[in-house]
Amino acid sequence: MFKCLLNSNYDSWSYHRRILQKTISSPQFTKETVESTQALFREMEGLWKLIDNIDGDVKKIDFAGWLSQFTFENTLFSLTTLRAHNLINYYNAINPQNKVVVPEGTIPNSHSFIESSKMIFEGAHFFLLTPKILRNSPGISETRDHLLKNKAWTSNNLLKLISERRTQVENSNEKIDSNGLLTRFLTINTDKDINRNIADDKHTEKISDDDIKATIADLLLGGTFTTASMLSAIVYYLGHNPKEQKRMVQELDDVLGSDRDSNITLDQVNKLEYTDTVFKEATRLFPNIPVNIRANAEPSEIAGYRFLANTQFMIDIEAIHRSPDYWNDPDTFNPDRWTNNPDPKQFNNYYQFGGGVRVCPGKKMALAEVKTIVALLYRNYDIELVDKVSPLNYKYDVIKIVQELEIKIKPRN
Ligand code: HEM
Repeated sequence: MFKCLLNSNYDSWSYHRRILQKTISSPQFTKETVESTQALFREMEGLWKLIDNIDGDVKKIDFAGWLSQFTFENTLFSLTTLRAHNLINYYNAINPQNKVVVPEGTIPNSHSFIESSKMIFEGAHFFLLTPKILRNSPGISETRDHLLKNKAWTSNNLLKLISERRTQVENSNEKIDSNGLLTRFLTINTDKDINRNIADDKHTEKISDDDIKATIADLLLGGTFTTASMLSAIVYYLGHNPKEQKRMVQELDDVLGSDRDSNITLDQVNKLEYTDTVFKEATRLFPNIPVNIRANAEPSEIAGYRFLANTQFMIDIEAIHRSPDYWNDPDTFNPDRWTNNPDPKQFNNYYQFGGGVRVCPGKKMALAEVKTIVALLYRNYDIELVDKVSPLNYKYDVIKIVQELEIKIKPRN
């Protein structure tokens, strides 16, 4: 979309990918994600407490709406150490009578960032599926221009943010010591390099603002709505499967202990085995990137058909996840299928995070974030779906973004 990681230039991709491997895929980053997620979750709970819509402690919230603000804020903070305070902006938008003051230091236009990011997926869908000749035709060219203008807006705002941080870094006389990815990128191959062998020997230049922007944009887009929609899918399937929900809550109590205010550690998160199978099962049924694309470097023969080199293949992940060839009773939500005598075929046929060299670099971060949120949510609240009949409400533009999921939350006794 911004052509840095999500591109087909091997040299540029592998260079940036290597850097990500040593940063966002590292154990340190995963540990920090558990910590930042908890801090932000407590901020979100503080805002939930202010909502007064049902009865005392019982609140009705649009989980999908809150969580896309949350994952945007959390990803932005992990990448840049900047705060968008999107949760407060969101609260203020839905509670105009009882607004909360937005703290100073918030990045400008932060509330528009998330809407604009969502529209970038619409743009990707549009440019992927609309032939050029149609894009230029009257009636459709307005949509094209609107989408391009939106992308330019995000691009310019990110560039501004990067150039401001670059000036700070270059003018600073103090030792720079930040794990934020943006600062790391800015110091690569400079005399202030804080990265210790993170770049390779081939690339000796500083990374340009444009390249940093492309990577940050890919990560921000890759990390926000995917993670939020995964969380909505988990809450939706648990809401429809109370027995499994009860079993998961029991595991949370066993692993996390009885103190509902205690901090959760990465170690504890890693011990949540049943919870992990719940995630796998919810995302098997609702893979929010339902189609992946690959091309063959050489001519190939597949299933008796011959294909020229550079043919694009669309992999229908959703069909694979629900195929009776690989899964028993594929449409049933059954977390136990992952642990009770699992059919070995199923492990090669689960693609929530893709696979091979291009497997999602944010997988560990996403799982740490999702597990921490689910643990805090179900440890501390009774959760109920408001509408137990309708299917999950999503929009599909390259990825499936859950639009709304109303739930009732009540602090647990
Ligand atoms: C539940 C959350 C997530 C899901 C379901 C998801 C899923 C995926 C999938 C299916 C791919 C394609 C992999 C392939 O082609 O084999 C991908 C790639 C990618 N993801 Fe994620 N992802 C998630 C979270 C994240 C997060 C948190 C980040 C970063 C902060 C991220 C950044 C990326 C990037 C940059 C790529 C492109 C990698 C490349 O082409 O080398 N994702 N993701």
